[in-house]
Amino acid sequence: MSIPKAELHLHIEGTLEPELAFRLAERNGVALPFGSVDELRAAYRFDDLQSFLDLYYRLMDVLRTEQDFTDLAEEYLTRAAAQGVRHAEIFFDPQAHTARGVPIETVINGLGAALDRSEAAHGISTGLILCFLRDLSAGSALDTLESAKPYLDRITAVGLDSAEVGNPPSKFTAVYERARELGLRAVAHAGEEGPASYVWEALDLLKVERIDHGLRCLEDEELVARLVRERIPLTVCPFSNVRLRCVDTLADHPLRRMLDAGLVATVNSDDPAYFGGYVGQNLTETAAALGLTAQQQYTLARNSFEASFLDRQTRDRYLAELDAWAAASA
Ligand SMILES: Nc1ncnc2[nH]cnc12
Ligand SMILES: [Zn+2]
Repeated sequence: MSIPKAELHLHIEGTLEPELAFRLAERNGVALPFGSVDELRAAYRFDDLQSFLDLYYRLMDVLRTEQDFTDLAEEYLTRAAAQGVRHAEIFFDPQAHTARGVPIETVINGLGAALDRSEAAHGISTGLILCFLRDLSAGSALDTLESAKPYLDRITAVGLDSAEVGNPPSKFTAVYERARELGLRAVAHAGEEGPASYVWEALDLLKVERIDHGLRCLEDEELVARLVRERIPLTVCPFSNVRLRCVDTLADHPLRRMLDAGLVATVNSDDPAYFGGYVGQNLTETAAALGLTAQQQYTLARNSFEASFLDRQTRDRYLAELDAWAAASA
């Protein structure tokens, strides 16, 4: 059995497997610019974040109805459960859907139907993180946040994703302030392709509690010292970093250096349908490539629960389960 873990950096739209994309395209009468599943899979070669985002947004067009979003989440939860995920905090990109005429209620109700059954059906507790597309305006983000108000009981936090360079966190300071007023927690992608200064901005201006990716923090000693001192978690995504060419190979990934520096790193899958595997595969293949010890793998799993937005009691229950797993496999 795989090590129990939480997944904290997972875009639900990035779990759209080619087979499901074709099924939904057919169900909804949407034409795809690919002749077959194999042809689509062959297009999963990326030069950088933008080349991935172009396909990611294009393929989302097959998601039209509540049932489509339910099916998408259900498939993810099934795969995640098989890889030891016990808790998932799931990103979604409402603007990528509302821009196509799919209302936010369709997205949230559809995902919600799967998440409501998740504990009973998959043994996975869940949270939803509403992400703003940083290449759109702050006004659009604010409108999106206001439109989500009827669903706040379903939403744990806000996040910031999409094309990073040229779209610094400072652009969204007022949006995050409003999200805090609404009682939401906060995370943001920073330091994936963008500079270390974006990580500083995410901390100081957006007041985020976790940094998504954060790779480029390593270029700034003072920033690393702060992240260590304040125990700010980083949701690291090794397969993603290699596929989007932020890192040359898994063996070159800085995850071990991050752990050695005392950073609270976690391992996650980002967009697993596009990047070659789900979180369990990210963990085992990265551990093998970097020669991570059993203790380091335990630390990564422990960090994932500690970095989550779970209430203390539930978190402690998962940590006890992790310790029982570690004792049984020692
Ligand atoms: N890795 C990533 N970075 C930024 N935006 C994203 N949206 C989906 N995956 C993303
Ligand atoms: Zn991401």
